[in-house]
Amino acid sequence: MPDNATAQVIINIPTRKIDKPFSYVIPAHLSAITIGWRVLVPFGNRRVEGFVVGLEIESTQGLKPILEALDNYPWFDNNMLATAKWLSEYYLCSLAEAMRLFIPGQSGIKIQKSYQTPAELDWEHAAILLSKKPAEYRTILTYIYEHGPVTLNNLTKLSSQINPIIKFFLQHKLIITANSINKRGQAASLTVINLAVSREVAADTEKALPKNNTAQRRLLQALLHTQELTTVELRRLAIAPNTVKKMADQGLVTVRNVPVFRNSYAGLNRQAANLSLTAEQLQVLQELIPAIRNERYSSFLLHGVTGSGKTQVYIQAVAEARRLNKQAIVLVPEIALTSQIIARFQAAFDNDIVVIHSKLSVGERYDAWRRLQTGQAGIVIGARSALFAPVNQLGLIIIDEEHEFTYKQEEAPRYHAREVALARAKFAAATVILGSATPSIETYFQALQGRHKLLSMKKRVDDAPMPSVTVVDMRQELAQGRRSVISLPLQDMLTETLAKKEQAIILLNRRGYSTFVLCRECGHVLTCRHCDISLVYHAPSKILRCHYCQEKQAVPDVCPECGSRYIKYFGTGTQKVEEALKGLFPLAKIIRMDQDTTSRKMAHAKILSAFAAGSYDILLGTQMVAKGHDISNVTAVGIISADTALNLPDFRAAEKTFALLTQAAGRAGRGSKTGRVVMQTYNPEHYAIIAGAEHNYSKFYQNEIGFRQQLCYPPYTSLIKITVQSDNELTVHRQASQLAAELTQKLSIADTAIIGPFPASVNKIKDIFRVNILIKTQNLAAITKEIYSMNIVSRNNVIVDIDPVNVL
Ligand SMILES: Nc1ncnc2c1ncn2[C@@H]1O[C@H](COP(=O)(O)OP(=O)(O)OP(=O)(O)O)[C@@H](O)[C@H]1O
Ligand SMILES: [Zn+2]
Ligand SMILES: [Zn+2]
Repeated sequence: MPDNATAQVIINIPTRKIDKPFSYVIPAHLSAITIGWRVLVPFGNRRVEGFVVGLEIESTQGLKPILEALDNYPWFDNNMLATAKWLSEYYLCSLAEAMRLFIPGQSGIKIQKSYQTPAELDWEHAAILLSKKPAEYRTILTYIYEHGPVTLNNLTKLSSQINPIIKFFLQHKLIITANSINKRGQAASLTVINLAVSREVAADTEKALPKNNTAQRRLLQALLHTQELTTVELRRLAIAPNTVKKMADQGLVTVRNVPVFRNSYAGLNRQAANLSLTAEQLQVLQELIPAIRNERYSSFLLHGVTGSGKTQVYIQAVAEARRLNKQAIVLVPEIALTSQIIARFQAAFDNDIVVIHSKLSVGERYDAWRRLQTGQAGIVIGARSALFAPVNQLGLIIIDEEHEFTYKQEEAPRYHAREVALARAKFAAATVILGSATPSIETYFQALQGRHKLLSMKKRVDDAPMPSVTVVDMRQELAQGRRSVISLPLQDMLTETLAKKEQAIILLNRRGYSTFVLCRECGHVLTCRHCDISLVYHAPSKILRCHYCQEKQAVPDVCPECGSRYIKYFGTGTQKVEEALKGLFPLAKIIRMDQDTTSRKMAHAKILSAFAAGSYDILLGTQMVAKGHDISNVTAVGIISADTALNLPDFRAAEKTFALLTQAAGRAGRGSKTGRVVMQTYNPEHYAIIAGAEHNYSKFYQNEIGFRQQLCYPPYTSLIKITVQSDNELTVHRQASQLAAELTQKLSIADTAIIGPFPASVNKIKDIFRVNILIKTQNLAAITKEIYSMNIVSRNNVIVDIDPVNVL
């Protein structure tokens, strides 16, 4: 057999086991196929989607042909392919898992169960069987014969009692099941009908029609009145598709499918965009613009205090990329909380933007990505998944609030958007801007080392002062006999704010609540005798436990430090705070934003815009009230429990606390009026609280980086978290110990430590027990290579998480 063109195809099945490409013959009619195409191939006895990653001329002996191309252009360009490959190697996932991130809905096809009549159907026999059944049976069988294969979904529309009918047909072999393959995320299209003949011919034909042919007459008359008809109008005129088909066959009309693009964000409000830039904004742009023009890889950390006008810098940078005909990806932490930034971009760029969010249907997502791919749009804005948009002219990636942990995907593949963005930008020779008022310790460290160029904006727009912060020691509040969750200084501030008709935001920092036990009298937190880390409260067993050494302890009745009875303090919910606020301020209009009130679509945006419009006086909520909003009448921010997260057994506890306090405080006084903040805490002397109250990032950084160095935590080392899972508690511990021993033996690489196994902080989820092993290393590349060769990743009960953000 002669050599022929073949394609190397990665099969889109999210397994960790098949990780090599398979060769398929490229049939003559699909000779256009090149690297990057999505195709349909036979695999075992199935037909599946695949991605072409290589081409060769080789012997085609024993090879099967590609069945179909799923598009008529390559989906992946070179930098997308290189990024997928990098991602699979860095995060130890299969290439298929990495590549499917770039496909709307993870796969371009959907296999549906459907029904058809068998080729050898005996109609006479069928007629006898059906004679005893209602007429409906015959109609439906005929329908399946004419339209098959049809899905159950389609048939449900024909009868309300479809299930027994299908069962009967199957039983008597009148129909068989078949799998039909649907291409997903096709551009939505509209059928448009035009005359194919001159108006005179059409008019003559209409007159010559037999009297009873009213449907054809209606169609011709309608077309003589207007240029074209769509499916919607046909339905209104009660003209069946069959009628149209007959007339098309006679050459009287043409039928075309025209794609329509769906845009579910079209209704959002616009805001004016033309501002003259501040001195600091100009300075920063003088660095960014040459880099963007340069069309070489470069990365920046834009460290700008809250309210310094970072969004405007992003907009100008994107505008520059667009002037150069380059495309831009803009990542935001959570789309629901960022309608303001989207509105600002839309005001500046209008239809040049597509917005990606999790509520988009696969079809809408496909349209959005097609608009980018075809160059109809130049900017994509969205949460981390927007990073995988098919922009072929990538010039700029912006990550707003780069410190946010939502940029880490907590399911396979467990990538961090910041790292992937840097990799993709390198492959595409593009510029990256990481922006934040509270950069992550890792990023700031890298910037100081020169891996990113550090740009700072130290002042708010219009020189507005940073808000003044009062730290309230809640132990003293209790000593003075006040047991309310609202301290006196907070109450006073709210009274004054409401009197001036200004607005307040109250943040209840719930992270870490109910996990540790705190004495309300002296602030003492119960810690492990051996490990100096807070004991974790396990609600079901009502027991305290150390996550590092397994020590168990009952909750004491009195504080071991001061003897107080106020020891069992597991935190407060937003509802309780709301009641307290209502008691103090019965006339104030309060709106609560938390998990309970925001489960509906766009509920966040609705609550925020109602608050921004002044319909409420106080916005109360969890973390989500602290982020990104820019509301000029907000002059007061209260933080109910500034320090709860400090007690989590997580080396990033201080970083998370500092970022939250700074971001929350940053919501106050962004307009012309000065802002004030009250922070309630049991730890007023902690450096995260002190630096947070002073808006002093570098003070916090200096403290924190020293601690990281001392304990060998990132950025001085890299972490790998290996989780072993089992539904059996004994098995999981045994397997984890075995794995830890195996790792200790194999990973004899310098500067690497293996910690654990220890039970995960939520050690049982849905009846699956989880035990963690943590690897600390200064040699990540070598260690991942070793782990890969040990075949740990392909074990079903093991999860490997590179650079985990959650180490608990
Ligand atoms: N050059 C300018 N002139 C006037 N107003 C500006 C200018 N630049 C930005 N602003 C306004 O200043 C406010 C704060 O800007 P922006 O929201 O971009 O801040 P930010 O740096 O992103 O803050 P945060 O980190 O808190 O989200 C906004 O209302 C914005 O419209
Ligand atoms: Zn311990
Ligand atoms: Zn105490």
